[in-house]
Amino acid sequence: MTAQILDGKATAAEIRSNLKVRVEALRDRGVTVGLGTVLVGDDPGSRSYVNMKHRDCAEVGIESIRRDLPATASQDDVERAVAELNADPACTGYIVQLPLPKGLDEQRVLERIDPAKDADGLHPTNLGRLVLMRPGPLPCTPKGIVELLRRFDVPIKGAEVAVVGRGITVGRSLGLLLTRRTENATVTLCHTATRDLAAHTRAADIVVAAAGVPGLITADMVRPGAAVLDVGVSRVDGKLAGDVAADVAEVAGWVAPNPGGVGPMTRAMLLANVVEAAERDG
Ligand SMILES: Nc1nc2c(c(=O)[nH]1)N[C@@H](CN(C=O)c1ccc(C(=O)N[C@@H](CCC(=O)O)C(=O)O)cc1)CN2
Repeated sequence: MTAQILDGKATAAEIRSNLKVRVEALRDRGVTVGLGTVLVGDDPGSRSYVNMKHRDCAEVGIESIRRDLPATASQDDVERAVAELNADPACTGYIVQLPLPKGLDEQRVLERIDPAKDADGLHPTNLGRLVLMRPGPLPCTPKGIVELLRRFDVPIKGAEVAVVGRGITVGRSLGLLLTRRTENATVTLCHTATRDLAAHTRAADIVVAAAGVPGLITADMVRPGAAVLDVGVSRVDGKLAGDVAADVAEVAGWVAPNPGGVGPMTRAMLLANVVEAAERDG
């Protein structure tokens, strides 16, 4: 068996072309959509993700607002940039690129974001809405994963899902999203203290690997026909490496590769969150 590829790159391109039409319609109504980013430091990965987010904005007709701060920026400097974007009427929504450099209190920064401008859905108010199954902006990677599964007709309702990794941007939020009544999956959230990871992944219809451990999920850990989504990002000898070993594609029914799977969907969902905010408030 060779897995069907969950092509996030092509799917994200389709989503962007649809968003472009919605941005034009907003402009016709006199509403300009603007996405802000706060980038702190010189991590090449973070810089490249932020650059890609602004390139996507240009393609879709969303205005870009950048606040790039040096690695020496203090907590006050970062919170000041956040306060400026909260107050900027040209900014419909914005994100603080994570992780922040060591020494900065990430949670305190996220709490300073105006929840109405929180394009990442990571403010405690918006995470609370997710917990309560109330409407609100959703974290971009989990939202992108669900969208990708839906568009490729991977059954979600009633599915057993093993999510590997409990970080807030992916694993924990995805567990909350997939267990809403609109998705109705059963989720096992696996983490570094999980006793028998393979037992959980083998029992799953969908495996989402977001641990950041290169090659963690091997073919023998996957039930034949399951969907496997690689969200892990590590660097091995300067090259990007995912959490899923190459031979998984011989066993799985669907594979979201890395790169080319969930990453582009994360970016597309960020644009979608900003456009939805403009449509709601504009
Ligand atoms: N504020 C946030 N910070 C981070 C998030 C997030 O959702 N919000 N997620 C990740 C990084 N991330 C978004 O910022 C992200 C990851 C991957 C991609 C992407 O398009 N990847 C491409 C490959 C790119 C490459 O070649 O380097 C792919 O997978 O094909 C975009 C965004 C952590 N931080």
